[in-house]
Amino acid sequence: MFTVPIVDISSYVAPGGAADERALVARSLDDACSGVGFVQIVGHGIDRSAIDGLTSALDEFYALPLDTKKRYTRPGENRGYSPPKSESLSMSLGVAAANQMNDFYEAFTVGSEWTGFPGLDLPAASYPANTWPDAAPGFRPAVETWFGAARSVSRILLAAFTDALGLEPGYFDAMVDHSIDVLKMNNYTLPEGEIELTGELTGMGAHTDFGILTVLWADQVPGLQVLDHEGRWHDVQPADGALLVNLGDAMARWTDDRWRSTVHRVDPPVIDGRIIRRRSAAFFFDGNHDAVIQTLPGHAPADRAGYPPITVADHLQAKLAGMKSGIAPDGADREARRVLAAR
Ligand SMILES: O=C(O)CCC(=O)C(=O)O
Ligand SMILES: [Fe+2]
Repeated sequence: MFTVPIVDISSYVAPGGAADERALVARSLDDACSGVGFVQIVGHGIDRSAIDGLTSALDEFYALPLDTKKRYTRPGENRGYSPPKSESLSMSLGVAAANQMNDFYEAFTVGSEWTGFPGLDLPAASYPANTWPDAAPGFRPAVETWFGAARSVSRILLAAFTDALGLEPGYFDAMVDHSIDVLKMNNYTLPEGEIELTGELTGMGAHTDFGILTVLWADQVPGLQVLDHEGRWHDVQPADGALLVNLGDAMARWTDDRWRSTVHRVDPPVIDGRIIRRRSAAFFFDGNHDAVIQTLPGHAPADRAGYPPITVADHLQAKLAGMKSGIAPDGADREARRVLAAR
C-alpha cells in the first residue's frame, strides 16, 4: 500500500523539546525520506488563520482578469505572474511533454530578495526583488505571513533532517544563512477564454523540486501524483491540517539518493471537460546561492562516481531554464528515463 506517512514534528517546534521524542521523529523522517520521499507533517505550529489568509489571497489575485494579472509578469526571472501555458515543468527534467504543450497552471512567485541581506552584496539574478500585485491589496500581507511561517517550518525540518542523517547539529547552517527561498503559488483552472479543456493538457508536468526541501500547502482537491520506486503513479492528498513536505535535488545529491528527490506531477480532475479548480503553494528552501552541494561524508558510493559538486545557483539556473525556456538541463537522464518508463 502506498501511503505518505504522517509525522508530528511538535517536539522539534517546541524549543527544548524532549530528546527521546525528537529521536523518534528523526527516525520516522528517515523512514519517510528513504521510502516515498514525501511526508505529511502535523504539529507544525502554523495557525489556521495563516492558511485561511493564504487561500483568500490566492482567490483575490486569481479572480482578476487575465490582462490585469499579466501586468505582473517578469519574463526571464523567477518572480511575479506566470500565465497559463507559459512554463513546462517536465522540461526541467529534460522530458518534453507528449503533446509539446506547456502546463496549464498559472502561478505567482515571490522569494528572498538581495536587499534583505544588507552587506552581503548578493547577486540580484538569484535574489530578485519581488513584484506585488497592487490590484489585489490583500495579497501581499497574507502571502508575507505565509512565507514567514513556511520559512520557519523549513528551518525546523532541516534541524530534524540533520539529526535524521546522523550529522552534528548545525551541519548545514553555513549553507543556508542567506538561502534562496521561493514561494510558488499555483492555480489550476480552465484558462480564461477556454470553454473546455482540450486534448492532453497537463496541470503541471512531472518534475523533481530543485532545492533542499519543499513545504507544500495544497487543497484537498485531488490531482497531485507521486512516482514510486517501481515507476507507478499514486494520488496524494494531504490529511486535514497537514502540510506536505518533499525532498529536493540537493538532498538527493547530499545523500547519493538514499533520500530521494521524488518525481511528482499534477493533474486535477476533469469532469465534462471542466477542471475542478485546485490551488497549492510550494515553499522551496533552496540554500545559499554559493553553497556547493556535494555528497555528504559517509554517503559516497563505493563502486561508481557520485553526483559531481554543483553550486545551488548553477543547479537552479539549469532547472529554471528547462522550466521557463525549454532548454533541457544536463544530467537529469536517470529521472527522465523513469518518467518516460512510467507512461
Ligand atoms: O500543486 C501541487 O500540489 C504541487 C506543486 C508543485 O509540485 C510545485 O510547485 O513544484
Ligand atoms: Fe514540485
